Formats: sequence, C-alpha cells, structure tokens
Amino acid sequence: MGFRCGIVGLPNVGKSTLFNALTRTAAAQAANYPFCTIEPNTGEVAVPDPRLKELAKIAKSGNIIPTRLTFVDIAGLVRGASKGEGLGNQFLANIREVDAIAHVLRCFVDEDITHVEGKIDPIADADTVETELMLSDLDSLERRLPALKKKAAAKDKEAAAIAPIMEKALELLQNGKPVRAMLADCSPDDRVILDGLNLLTSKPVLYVCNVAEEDAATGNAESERVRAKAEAEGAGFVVISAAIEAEIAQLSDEEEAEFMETIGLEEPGLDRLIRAGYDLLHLITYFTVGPKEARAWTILKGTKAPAAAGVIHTDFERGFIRAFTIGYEDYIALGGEVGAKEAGKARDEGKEYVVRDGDVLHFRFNT
Ligand SMILES: Nc1ncnc2c1ncn2[C@@H]1O[C@H](COP(=O)(O)OP(=O)(O)OP(=O)(O)O)[C@@H](O)[C@H]1O
Ligand SMILES: [Mg+2]
Repeated sequence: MGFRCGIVGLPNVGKSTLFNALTRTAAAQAANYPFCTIEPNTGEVAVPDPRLKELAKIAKSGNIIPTRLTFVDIAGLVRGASKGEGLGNQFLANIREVDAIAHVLRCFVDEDITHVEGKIDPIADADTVETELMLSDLDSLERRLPALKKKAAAKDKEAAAIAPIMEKALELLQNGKPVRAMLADCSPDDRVILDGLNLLTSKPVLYVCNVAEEDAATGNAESERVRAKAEAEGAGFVVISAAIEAEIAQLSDEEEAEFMETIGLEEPGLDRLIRAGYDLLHLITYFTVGPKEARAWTILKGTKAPAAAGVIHTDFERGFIRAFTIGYEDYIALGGEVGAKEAGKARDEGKEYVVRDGDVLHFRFNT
C-alpha cells in the first residue's frame, strides 16, 4: 500500500523545513529563496502511537515497530502554474501522485524571508494555490467530457457511469469550488469513479499553519483565520512552527522534553501533524503483539480481516482462515492475551469481520 501525503504550498513558506523535521533528516534542501525545491523529496515517517508501548510492556516485546506514512515534499507553485508558470505542470504531476495534501501556509512574519506575494496573508495564499489546482482540473475535465459523453450516448456502460460524476465535478469547479466539496455525499461506488478521474482538488486537504517560534503553542491571528476556513470546509487543520520542529528533531529525547516545556508545547507539533494526516486519509491501526515485537499496521477504515492480513503478507490474505482478535482496551485491562481469553474477551473473527482501530490480531492461515 503505502499512503502518501504531499506537502504543497507557495514557494519559500517552509515546506522543506517541515519535511526535514518530519523525516529527521536534512534530505531536503531548505533555504531562503523561492523554488529551492525542484525534484520532490520522499520520506517515510513513523506514526507516533502511545498504545504500542503499553502493549509491548504487557507482552514483554523485544521490539517496538511503529507503522509508517509517506510524506512528499513538493516544489512550490505560483500564480499561473496551471498554465506553465514557475515549475508549472511538473509540479502538478507530483501532486497528482499523492493521496492527500498537507497545504503549508505561511503565518509567520520575518522581513528577511522572501514572500512571493510580498505580504503575509494565508487565506489569500491558500486561494492562490487552490485556484491553480482548480484551473488544472477544469482544463482536464473540459478536455475529457465531450468524448466521454459521446461514448455514454452510444450505450457504453462505463462511460455512462462516469459522465454524471464528471459533470458534477465540472459544475463545482465552474462555480469556483474544489471537487472535494462533493466527497461528503458521495456513495462508495461514486467515490471509486471520482478517484479514478485522478483530479487534484478531489484529494482531502489539511491546512498546516507555519507560525513563528513564539506562536507555536498558541497559534496567532492569521492561523485563527485559517482555522475558521478549515472548519467551514471540513478540512484538517494544524498549527506548527516548522523552524522549531526542525530544531526539536535534532535533539535527544531528554533534551526534547526539556525544550518543549520551555516553549509550552505538550507534544511535538509533528506528532499532531502526522496523526492529522493519518486521519485525513481515513487510516486506522491494528496491532500484532508477541515476545519478539509489538508492531502497528495501517489499513483503511472499513477493511475486512483478510485484506488487513494481506498488509503483512499476501499469503496471509490468500490462505486466511480466521483472525484471533482482542480489542486494545480489553488487552490492556485484562493484562494481555491469557487474561483476555479467560475473561471471554478474545474472539475468533471470520472473513467478513471489519477490523477496528486498536484491534490486537493474530491471523490463522494456511498456504
Ligand atoms: N516558522 C518559521 N519561522 C521562521 N522561518 C522559517 C519558518 N519556517 C521556515 N522558515 C524559513 O523559511 C525559508 C524557506 O524554507 P523552505 O526552504 O523550507 O521553504 P519551501 O516552502 O520548501 O520553499 P521552496 O518552495 O522554494 O522549496 C528557510 O530559510 C526557513 O528556515
Ligand atoms: Mg522546498
């Protein structure tokens, strides 16, 4: 699988700084000039989950292995990108390949750091970026729709199913709205068709307000404006100071705790960001726990047991018999597998079982 979250925004707003903090590397060049990034940087990030440590304690697991999410640091885009300005289409192609968008908005004032639009206005910046994505989608749909409609009229079943969804998406774009506005009342089947259209504005969005160090714990007036926008749209929202996070990422665990206390942060903003990205993608976690390791695995909400097993190994899915299942709360409260079994809280689940977040699973299979 591998779910990918793309870091998108205007040039020089802190995307690469954030990426480096997330991946705890200096893999992406971050510097004070627009279009510093050209080729996208890709990195895997461990998804922080305090439950793993609790499970490992009970099972005396030798190792803790978190699940991972991929972040992609993409080139900045400017007004006119959809028509080839700046890095134009190349950049749009990179966005097309991700599953969700973390849209970084500059909310910090610093005269020394160039802002391509000349002033701090995250709402206007968000509109600039979104407009380019919408123009690109509009262009793509307007090009594709006539041929599709012709096919639909000629009784092509597939085309007939796609056409109304394309038309609805087009109508939204013509009214200046992103296609994700139709996600809320999209049936699962329609959703598959919509995803197949491979548009830019149908991807879920998380606004990341990049604030100054002193605003990291509280946010500021600009980030509050973005919060209101995110709430109105049903989009994700996180306040973070990329500059601080990059510093924190360099520290040891002890130094980190101390540093965060001085600046009033309860947990690294990165943890909040990673979790928000995970939620945005409708991902949940199940665990496998034993003396060797306590390990987290990522699945889409709604995944049934065999497909969940397939994340570990395709053989597990092909030869799936059943899933020995204990809910996380039960596992902890009853002191592990034996206790849960004795209390009747361990269940054998079959092929139709929809795995829940936090399930501790043990798959039985034959190959
Ligand atoms: N919260 C912050 N406060 C102050 N300065 C910051 C903050 N976040 C990033 N910067 C600075 O802004 C500059 C641009 O950062 P960065 O290279 O990460 O931007 P970018 O969005 O990746 O740009 P590009 O689109 O050109 O690749 C760097 O000098 C970085 O140190
Ligand atoms: Mg960059």
